[in-house]
Amino acid sequence: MLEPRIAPSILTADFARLGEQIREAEEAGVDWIHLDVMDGRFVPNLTFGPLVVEAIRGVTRLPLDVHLMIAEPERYLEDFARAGADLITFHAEATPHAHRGLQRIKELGKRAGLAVNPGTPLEALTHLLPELDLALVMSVNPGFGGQRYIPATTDRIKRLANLKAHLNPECLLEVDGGIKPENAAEIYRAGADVLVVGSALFNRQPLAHNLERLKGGIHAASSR
Ligand SMILES: O=C(CO)[C@H](O)[C@H](O)COP(=O)(O)O
Repeated sequence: MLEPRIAPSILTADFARLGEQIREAEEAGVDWIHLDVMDGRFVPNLTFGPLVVEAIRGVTRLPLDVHLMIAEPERYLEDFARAGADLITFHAEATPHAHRGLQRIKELGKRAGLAVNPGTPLEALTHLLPELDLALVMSVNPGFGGQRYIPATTDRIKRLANLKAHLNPECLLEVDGGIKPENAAEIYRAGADVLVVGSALFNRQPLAHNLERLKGGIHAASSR
């Protein structure tokens, strides 16, 4: 049976022992590490920049999935590429030059992603599907971990999965926000290829136990 890739978001990790937490995730068998970069302008929160991405690059071989929640993302693409990102995703709402940004990421030798917020029509990215390695559908309003999944997202995932099957089947559909063992199967069956999971993986329980629960939730439902 096909399985979604699991990309833990470090937003709710213990930053005082970040390297240890990332190694724990790698040993538990996650697929990617998802890095939430926030600038206090595009979203009402601040996290970290290329220096921290570079430090994380030094502790894991897993693909680094860098999610830029920043204004004017095109100014920083080179910095994140140099820091060791494998995939770089920015928001369609954050720039009038999305196509140029995607081309630049590819020139830098990285996989290119475009994200949309819950309130943004999918059309903000569907015309660019042929250019994308990854399409990210936010299932919470970006800025904070630990929020509730917005139910209308499931229909958006289905519509986007259908479109990408025709326009660019290689493009991965990633969903980010509020994913738990209880709703992971619904989101996967709607068409998600990559699940970004923060607080359901990085919490007080051991990550391996949380990952097992998440996968249990997916397997309990019938395959897609
Ligand atoms: O991008 C994000 C918020 O902007 C986080 O990646 C996302 O919210 C994951 O955390 P959780 O699983 O706790 O919702």
